Amino acid sequence: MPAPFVTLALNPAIDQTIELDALVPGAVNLARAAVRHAAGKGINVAACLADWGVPVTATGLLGEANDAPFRALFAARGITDCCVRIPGETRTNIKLLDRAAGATTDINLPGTTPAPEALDEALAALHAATGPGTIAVLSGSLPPGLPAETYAELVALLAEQGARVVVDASAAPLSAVLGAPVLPHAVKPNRHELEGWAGHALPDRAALLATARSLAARGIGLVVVSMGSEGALFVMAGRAVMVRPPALAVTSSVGAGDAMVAGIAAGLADGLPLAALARRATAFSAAKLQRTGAGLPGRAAVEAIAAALQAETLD
Ligand SMILES: Nc1ncnc2c1ncn2[C@@H]1O[C@H](COP(=O)(O)OP(=O)(O)OP(=O)(O)O)[C@@H](O)[C@H]1O
Ligand SMILES: O=P(O)(O)OC[C@@]1(O)O[C@H](CO)[C@@H](O)[C@@H]1O
Repeated sequence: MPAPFVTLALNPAIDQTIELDALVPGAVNLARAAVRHAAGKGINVAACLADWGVPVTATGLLGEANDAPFRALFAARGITDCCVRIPGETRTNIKLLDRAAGATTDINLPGTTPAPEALDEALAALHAATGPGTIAVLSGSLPPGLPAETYAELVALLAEQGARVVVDASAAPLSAVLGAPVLPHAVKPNRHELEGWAGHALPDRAALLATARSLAARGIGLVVVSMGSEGALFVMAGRAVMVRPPALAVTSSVGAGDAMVAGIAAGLADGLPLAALARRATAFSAAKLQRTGAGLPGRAAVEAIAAALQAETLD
């Protein structure tokens, strides 16, 4: 039975967030606190969609030795768990939260190369959960050993099944997706990922917008360029808007982009016009900023944030 929303996490992570008064490289840093969360981009997107109140199926790969936090997350949020277990542990990524600087330093491990049979099983689960009308989200890095074309090939297969595919990738997998004959329905690079693809700096909004428009002109239905605290540009059907985030206290910016991807998926499913979709996606990310770990406060709180946002038309 196809799912309305399906996420793929081929390289998920347990995020260990370590809170410091101030990070001093090369010194002994005393931590204030540490928390661990089931995470990784695909898992974070699934958690946000579940908190929004839509049925979501999580697919991908999880190390069987430390899958307890993932099982707990899936059970707590009502996420359908179709992830394949592989021998060993899911990687742990370290997030150093520097309170003085208000910044996070990420130390991401490479992850585990899956056996070909496990990867086949995970992709079979993805295809089984997909059908006409499914929104399929492919996000995050690929584990070592997987070809850069993995997402590009999946986009074509999932589109053939009638899904609308949303991709949040970087570096070679993003370039492969953007250069493939079958393009995704939506992409959400951040400005650095877009610069990496373009091969040169995109120093201002005009340059980012021109590049986003060039991607949309190739046939990508929705191109979103996220710019951290500056907000995001949204380009769809020849039109463009920008939404700046609201002034809210930031607890952790880790996963803000994943929340935005979840908001994009939810907006596409509801057929929202550009400005409303952009406000919803930004509200998802703003709501996420107020908590550590994946997820949202709930639909009413997110809708209240969205209602207060402005979408600036850039046409
Ligand atoms: N410090 C911040 N203050 C306000 N809003 C923010 C901040 N960081 C992110 N956001 C919001 O979240 C959106 C996505 O953030 P960002 O561009 O950092 O995505 P990302 O690089 O994909 O993030 P990640 O990989 O950590 O999930 C932004 O467009 C903005 O609306
Ligand atoms: O290795 P990737 O997939 O690029 O990034 C992994 C990661 O940094 O992304 C999420 C935030 O977006 C975190 O939960 C996770 O640790």
